[in-house]
Amino acid sequence: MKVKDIDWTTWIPSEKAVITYILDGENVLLIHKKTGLGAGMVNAPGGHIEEGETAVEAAIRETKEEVGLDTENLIFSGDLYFHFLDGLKLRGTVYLCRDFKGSLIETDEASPFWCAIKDIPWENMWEDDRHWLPQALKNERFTGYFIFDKEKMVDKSLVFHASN
Ligand SMILES: CNc1ncnc2c1ncn2[C@@H]1O[C@H](COP(=O)(O)OP(=O)(O)OP(=O)(O)O)[C@@H](O)[C@H]1O
Repeated sequence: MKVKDIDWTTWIPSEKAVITYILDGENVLLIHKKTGLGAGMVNAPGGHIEEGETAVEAAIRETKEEVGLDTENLIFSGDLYFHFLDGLKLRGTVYLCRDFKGSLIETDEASPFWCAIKDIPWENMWEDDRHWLPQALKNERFTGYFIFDKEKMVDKSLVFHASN
């Protein structure tokens, strides 16, 4: 199956998630994810949007729960649409944040670490990340559509949008 085989205008996500990349100079906060989808991989703080919550509220809550930091002034970065062949339809909203307080903690869900942007461990991350995260960290906005067969990306389509 290819991205173009899906009518994305009528595609409705079965799950909605958020993911936040916290930046401090040339470093980005990543996590070793311990539970849920992508356990064992490197990702960033994030998770499901709960009933009655906005995406930004979910992003702030998940970052606090997973790594103990308080985030403010989240910047919308892009939308990810993941169609898994087993039926999961996941929409991810990506944020950047340069405004945070508190101390990093390890939790049951995540082990956080600061990583130089130039040293991001792509081989331990979801396969789509290398196709949009470098641009996202340079403030390019994007929309990405992906087909996954379990953890294997089988097709992708990405659009980058001019930002200011
Ligand atoms: C398929 N390729 C993928 N590439 C890049 N990132 C991916 C991803 N698939 C999921 N993600 C992100 O990982 C976070 C947790 O996903 P999610 O399903 O919500 O799992 P998690 O178990 O953490 O949720 P809860 O904390 O239980 O709410 C979430 O931000 C989501 O956008």
